[in-house]
Amino acid sequence: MSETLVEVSGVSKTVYGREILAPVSFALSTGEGVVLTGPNGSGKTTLLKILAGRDLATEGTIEVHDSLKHRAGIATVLGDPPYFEDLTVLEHLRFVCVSWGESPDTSEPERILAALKISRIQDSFPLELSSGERQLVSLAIGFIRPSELMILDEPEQRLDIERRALVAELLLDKKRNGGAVVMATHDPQFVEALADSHVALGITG
Ligand SMILES: Nc1ncnc2c1ncn2[C@@H]1O[C@H](COP(=O)(O)OP(=O)(O)OP(=O)(O)O)[C@@H](O)[C@H]1O
Repeated sequence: MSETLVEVSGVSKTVYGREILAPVSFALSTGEGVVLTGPNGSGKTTLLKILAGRDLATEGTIEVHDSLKHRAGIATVLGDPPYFEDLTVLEHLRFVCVSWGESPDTSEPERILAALKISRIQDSFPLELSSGERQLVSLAIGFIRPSELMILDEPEQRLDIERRALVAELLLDKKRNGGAVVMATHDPQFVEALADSHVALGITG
């Protein structure tokens, strides 16, 4: 049975008198995807940061299920994560796995790299990768840790068509396994594939 994870009610943000996020409301349950769309500057990233606890709303409330109250339940892919200069892609993924309690011998890093078809870069350093490859590594880092809710900002950025389909498939898997997804995107295929609810933001100010 699905449970409500997040309830967003009338959340908005105003900075220096300018409304950068118009009031928005939606609810999200386990196994569901909410997809945010809207023109550049309509507040998608702002809303995702508020949901992730990285920014504050000016008005409105967000109720979250107890399982999300300690942040451990929430994985975010909001731009590049910080990278260690001297750790390879595989070492980053192992580091994240072990930090979340996996055995150091886990084969999860290899599995996620294969799922995204980037096994060949496992021994490269993230800061030396192409921008699309680095986007795939930041997605891999988001997918590899346990989470009940994934928050993603334009996961399609800089990805080729084949990789977009692989990412969509991993997100669908996440939902099939009871996880929830909130994502901003400009890609209609992601909306089609993943949205149980579609929230279209607009510019008012
Ligand atoms: N800290 C801030 N201070 C002032 N203005 C901000 C701040 N953060 C964001 N903005 C402004 O808020 C508006 C919404 O930004 P946001 O990044 O949320 O849009 P977006 O919908 O994600 O856009 P895009 O599709 O281009 O990624 C923009 O006009 C931006 O300049």
